[in-house]
Amino acid sequence: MTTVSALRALRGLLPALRPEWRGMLWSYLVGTASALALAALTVLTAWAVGRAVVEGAPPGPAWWAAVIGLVLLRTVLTWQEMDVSHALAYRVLARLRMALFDAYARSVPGRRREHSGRAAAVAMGDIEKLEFFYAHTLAQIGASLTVFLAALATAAAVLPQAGAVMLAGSAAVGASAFAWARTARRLGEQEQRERSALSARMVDALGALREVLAYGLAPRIVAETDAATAGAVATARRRELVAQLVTALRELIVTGVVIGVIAVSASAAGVLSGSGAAEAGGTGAALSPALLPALVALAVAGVAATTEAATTLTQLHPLVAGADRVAAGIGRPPVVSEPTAARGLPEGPLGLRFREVGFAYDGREPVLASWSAELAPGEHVGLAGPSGAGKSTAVALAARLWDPASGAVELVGADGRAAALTDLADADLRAAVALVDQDATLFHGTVRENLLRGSGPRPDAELAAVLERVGADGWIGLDDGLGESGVRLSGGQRARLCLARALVRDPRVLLVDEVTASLDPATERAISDVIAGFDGTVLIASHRAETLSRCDRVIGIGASAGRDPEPGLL
Ligand SMILES: Nc1ncnc2c1ncn2[C@@H]1O[C@H](COP(=O)(O)OP(=O)(O)OP(=O)(O)O)[C@@H](O)[C@H]1O
Repeated sequence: MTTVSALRALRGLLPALRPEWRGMLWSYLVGTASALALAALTVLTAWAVGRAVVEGAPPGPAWWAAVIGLVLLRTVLTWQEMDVSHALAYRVLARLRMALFDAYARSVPGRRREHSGRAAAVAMGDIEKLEFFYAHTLAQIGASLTVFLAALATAAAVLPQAGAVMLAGSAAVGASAFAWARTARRLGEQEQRERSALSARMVDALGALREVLAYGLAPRIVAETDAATAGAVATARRRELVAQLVTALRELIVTGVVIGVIAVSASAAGVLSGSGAAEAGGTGAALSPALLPALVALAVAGVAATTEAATTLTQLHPLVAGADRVAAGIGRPPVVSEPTAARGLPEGPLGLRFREVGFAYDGREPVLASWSAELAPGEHVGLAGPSGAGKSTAVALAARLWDPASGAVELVGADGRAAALTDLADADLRAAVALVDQDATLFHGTVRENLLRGSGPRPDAELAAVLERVGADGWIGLDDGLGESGVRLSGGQRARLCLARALVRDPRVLLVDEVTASLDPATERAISDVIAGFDGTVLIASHRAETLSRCDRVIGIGASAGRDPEPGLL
């Protein structure tokens, strides 16, 4: 059953939202109280009308007090409901985003840089729709079902036949949630696919804007986008049509329930047989005619609540694909996991040791087989080897982006005490070891925001000193914006800022991967100077002779492992 699978897919995300259960419960309670207040108002009004018409008795002060009280209560509850559900919506959105981001970052695609802006755009779109479900509809379905049960119990107590009609009508309304479910789901998935393709097309076009302009591709891209938009709109209209059909079917059922309740209550009150209330009272009729409008109002309130719940359930179908995608994203297994009982790190300078390390990217030939190397605390060591030898892999292992399949990577204190990276708390490891990657990315935002990423608050004077240390103070200031991924900067400028970002953290071990690879000799020299001046342990992977010549020692990896690097290699 597709509704069941829809609920299963959406239930799969609940663990990520567990911290929000109080908010969800509160939202359900406020929503239920508000819906019950409205149902009570409707029934009380209908009861007063029935009594006035049939018995000629106007409502008394208690009725007025109850009605005014309910109106005030309903006003406050409606406002509260909006407030609670909006606050919940923001938190749910943030939690799902965080869970997905975290899972991406910790899983294999994140380590391989395989996740694209496209996948992220689809996932974020999915999450926004799902947030609506958890924050605005889950509690509402619960509230509707509670109102239905309360109305059913009251109606059945007053007149069991009316309760039976309500129950049958609600069952039919509930069943309507399954009508055309498969079609709705298929159309929902198709619409999502078309919209994703559309946004991917836009992202691609904007990403390759220089090529688009240089090759005069703009008119073609606009025409293709137009056609794709028209396709997505047509699918959305078909999906909407199915939803409208189901709604019409439900309204038909509600009308049937109203007619049924009127029929059974009129018959019970003796109205159909022509005996009035006054006579009815004395002839043993099951129901006073004065109660008839109240009973019909009760039935309508109950069935309307089920209708609302069923409508919401119908709206779930197009969400299933998104829920499945997000659940699959959040459920990705992490590449490295934190130890249950973390070890502390030795104080002071730290060395780095690769102890018989073996590593292979999944299902591939081993990159490292029983490879050992050791950097003494404070030593600056170059890592050389031919392209593909595993230099970046070794650096990534030292940053614990991956774990070795065999052997260990350890941080070693000056007293010789060693701690394997796998035994350390992530925060301790990140505080001690900083990585400047081959194609390190700067974030959108100011220089200050970039420098402070990953470190606690630092005074501006300290940040300015680091900028000066990397030779960036002459051309950029802390308040300057970097643009998306630092696109406004040259390779050398970006390398300096990435290095500055690592230095601000005051690490004890600095890992540098090919950061000078594409720089001119003068900039390479300047960057190498900064690294040479770093007071701590350095492991720097590079092909460049100038960069390696500044190290205390150069070790080989791959074909050159165990030997001094050949001059030609450098
Ligand atoms: N994420 C990955 N998934 C699968 N294979 C990978 C991945 N990263 C690297 N490899 C493979 O592992 C081997 C070692 O790559 P690595 O990048 O560590 O070499 P390298 O010595 O740094 O090379 P270069 O000097 O060209 O940067 C190569 O064969 C490469 O194709």
